[in-house]
Amino acid sequence: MIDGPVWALGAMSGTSLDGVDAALLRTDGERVLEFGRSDYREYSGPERAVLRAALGKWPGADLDAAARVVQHAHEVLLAEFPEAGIVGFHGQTLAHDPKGRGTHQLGCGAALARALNRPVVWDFRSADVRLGGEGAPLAPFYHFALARKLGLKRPLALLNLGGVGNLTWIDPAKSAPEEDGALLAFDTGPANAPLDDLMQARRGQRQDEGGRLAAKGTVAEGALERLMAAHFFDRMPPKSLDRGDFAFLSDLVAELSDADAAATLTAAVAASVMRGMEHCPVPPERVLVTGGGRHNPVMMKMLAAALDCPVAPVEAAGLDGDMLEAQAFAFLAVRVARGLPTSAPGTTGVRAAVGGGTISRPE
Ligand SMILES: Nc1ncnc2c1ncn2[C@@H]1O[C@H](COP(=O)(O)OP(=O)(O)OP(=O)(O)O)[C@@H](O)[C@H]1O
Ligand SMILES: CC(=O)N[C@H]1[C@@H]2OC[C@@H](O2)[C@@H](O)[C@@H]1O[C@H](C)C(=O)O
Repeated sequence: MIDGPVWALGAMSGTSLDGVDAALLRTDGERVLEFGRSDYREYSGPERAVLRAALGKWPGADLDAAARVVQHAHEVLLAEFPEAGIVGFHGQTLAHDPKGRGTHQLGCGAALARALNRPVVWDFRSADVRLGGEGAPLAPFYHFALARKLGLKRPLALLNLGGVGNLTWIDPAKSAPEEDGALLAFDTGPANAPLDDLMQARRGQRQDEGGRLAAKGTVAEGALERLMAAHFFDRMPPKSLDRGDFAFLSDLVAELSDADAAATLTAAVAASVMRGMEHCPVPPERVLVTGGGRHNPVMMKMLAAALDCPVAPVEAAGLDGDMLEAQAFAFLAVRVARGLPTSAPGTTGVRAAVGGGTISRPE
């Protein structure tokens, strides 16, 4: 179906429930050839409330309203990109339990293919889970291609601070992402989701803008220690998380002032990443940070203090940290169309490298 470079369009609706990112990428599924334009459609307050209410639900539940929100937001946004030859549609993760009920991304690729009149690749995670993998994170194969594009030679780490945190350790000296030792990836722990939930519950705000509330608070070391005692941090990677897995954090900070609670939840992000770094095969030369957390200077400062290698936003390497995940699903769509793997034992713990994703054509 695809035998050379194409303009692929990737779309991501992340665990923060802030909106949908869409980005064009010219790629053959192995190399990143050119970055294209991108756009973002924010969910309105009522749309976000519908999605929040659907979190944790599995197929079979009444998800009609949430499905309409996801489908409509994608149709409107992606219609702006008629030049896309193929679309990678992640959908909205509602629930993730890879060792139990599976993984659930809301959104119908077949309907989107008809609406956009072009092929859509979707349901990226199920095949990996069926083969014993975590089904996440999936961006690491793209991270590998980025490291190669940047001409990097020594191991580095890419850290995504979205609702949940995930880290990819990359050895760009390897020749392919599925090669043994090329990648090690895993979710690090909570990132912005508990902090967003706190801001919503206590202040009616979506996020701790610029880390301003956390900057006024003091980290409650006792609460932080109790969090870091969670079994998750001792598990060997690959490992992944559901957005709700760290919901108990709200109880841990319940007695704290708003500012101290925000400071503690922000420190929890840095502490989780620090623990995760212990799993890297060799220390990375630097950590490049993508995702919304890099816009929070308090979080970035705590991270830099916690890690003993340089930490910088991915923009330091000429990348776009707001669109990197959307680009990843453009890249993965082309890999699926070419029959190439999208995950490997080092990235999801899957038994063998596997290509996930279903292709739906418009007809
Ligand atoms: N200016 C800012 N100040 C503070 N925090 C910010 C700022 N901008 C973004 N964030 C945080 O980043 C979050 C969004 O990050 P991002 O878009 O990477 O998440 P996502 O893609 O939805 O999540 P995931 O990667 O887990 O799927 C917001 O919910 C907020 O917590
Ligand atoms: C199940 C699921 O949607 N997981 C997301 C989530 O958000 C961040 C982290 O947890 C990561 O594991 C993953 O997303 C990114 C895009 C990934 O698959 O690489």
